[in-house]
Amino acid sequence: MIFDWTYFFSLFSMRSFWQACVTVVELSVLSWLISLVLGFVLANSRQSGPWWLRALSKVYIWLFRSVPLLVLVVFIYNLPQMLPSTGVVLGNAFFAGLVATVTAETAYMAEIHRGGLISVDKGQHEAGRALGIRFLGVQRLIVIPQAFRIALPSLINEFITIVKQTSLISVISLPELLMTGQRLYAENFLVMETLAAVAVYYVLIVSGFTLLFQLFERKMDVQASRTETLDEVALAGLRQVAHPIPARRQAARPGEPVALKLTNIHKSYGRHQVLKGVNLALAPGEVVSIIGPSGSGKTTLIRSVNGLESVDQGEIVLFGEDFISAGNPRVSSAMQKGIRRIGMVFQGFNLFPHYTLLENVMLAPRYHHQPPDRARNRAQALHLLDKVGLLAHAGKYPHQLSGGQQQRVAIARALALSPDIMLFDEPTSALDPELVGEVLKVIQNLANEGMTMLIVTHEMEFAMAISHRVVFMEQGNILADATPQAISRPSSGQSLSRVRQFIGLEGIN
Ligand SMILES: Nc1ncnc2c1ncn2[C@@H]1O[C@H](COP(=O)(O)OP(=O)(O)OP(=O)(O)O)[C@@H](O)[C@H]1O
Repeated sequence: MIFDWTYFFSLFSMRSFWQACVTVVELSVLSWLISLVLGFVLANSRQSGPWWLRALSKVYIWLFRSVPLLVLVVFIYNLPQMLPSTGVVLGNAFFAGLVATVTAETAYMAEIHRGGLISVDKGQHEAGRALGIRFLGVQRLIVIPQAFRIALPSLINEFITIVKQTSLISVISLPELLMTGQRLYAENFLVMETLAAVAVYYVLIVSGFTLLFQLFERKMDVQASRTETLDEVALAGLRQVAHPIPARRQAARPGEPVALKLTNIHKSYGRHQVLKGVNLALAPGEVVSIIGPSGSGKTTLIRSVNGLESVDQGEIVLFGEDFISAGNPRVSSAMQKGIRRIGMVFQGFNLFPHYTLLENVMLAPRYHHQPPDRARNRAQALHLLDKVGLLAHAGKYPHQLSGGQQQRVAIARALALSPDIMLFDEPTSALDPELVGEVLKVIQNLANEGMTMLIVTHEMEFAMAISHRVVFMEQGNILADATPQAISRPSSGQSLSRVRQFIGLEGIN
């Protein structure tokens, strides 16, 4: 059999084939975009909806991933026989094909999106919540952009699958590429040449879109960012724009000397009682460090102070105002207001990897409209970055920094809402020893400025040097709460003797 090259090449100047190409592209792009959005809604319903919505979403995904597309296409095209009113739309082969493809693809896309959503680290959600950003804000500004970036290669792959699947719509006589070819070779019997041309058209469409998507992916890839450190001239320019945040409001109410008061805090994980009635109070401007053996409940305690952990019993009062109370709604308005007065720094930094350092610092003020204008927000963020010694890196992304630098940005980010209290949860534990000092220096500067701070730390020397009081926790209880001077005194009592042993100031008998 001879391959008729002349006929083969003539097929690339045939109008009906180019029209079929347009049909394939239209159908694919529309199907992809619609199922991208619907799939996302479905993934969210499956992840965080009420139980009945989660169950429905699961059934949808299970059902439409099981039914072959060809069956679905024929079924939907014939639906007007049962439901005549649907004939207005489904009587048209293009729309019937679109509905069938979207119905099936939504199920696949939902699972791809779900994969992206669950890949976003829990710390990202927590960092958003600690900045007082509500659920939808966290999703919109923090989770979805990252989940989309993670899911993008699979979503693009799905587009290619859709392009090829459009050939199945030929079964309901849509004049797409395969149908156009079939009609031709039914007349001239040049099957191989015609199908080869059909294949080339598909390859052209897929290649064109692959190129487009590659450019898009490159644009989205912050990991490829090569932003340079700014030189002195650029820094001087930025310093002229930078502006300090106005002095903090009067923290304590008149006659209310306590900045933070924890009363009888209990917390259990299942049957494991982690906090067993903790009482603790901080005066404005006071620096209190929490130390103690691993598993004693330090992190749980500090996380419950800004609502990242719920408490089973007890209450927390902030500057004389009700803040957290066991049994209250998980995010009450009093709690939401209080969270904005507290800055939190995490052990694992939890910077937002898809934003530059400047954007990381600007995010919470932008969300809360505090300050209301962008220029002022930027000026204040620049000032904060300068304060932690990172102005020269303002345009970089977190992955371009060392751990110590990332933690300093996290401190600047926590300061952006001008908090009255700062919480530090083991801020140096994830750092190499040579990077610890630079972070401790920033915390020391904050202490010198009179910031009220509660610090969970394993840096004993630092805790003793910086703190007004050191709290020692063991097995969910506060065993000692004393000044560093009292702890250092060798003649201190039995509980302080235990602290001295823990710190290494006293030998263990
Ligand atoms: N989400 C959780 N689910 C179940 N148990 C938990 C959870 N978080 C903490 N725990 C348990 O609570 C106890 C106290 O943990 P926590 O992290 O508060 O201790 P820690 O004193 O901060 O310890 P470390 O110094 O090692 O960080 C531990 O036994 C831990 O296993």
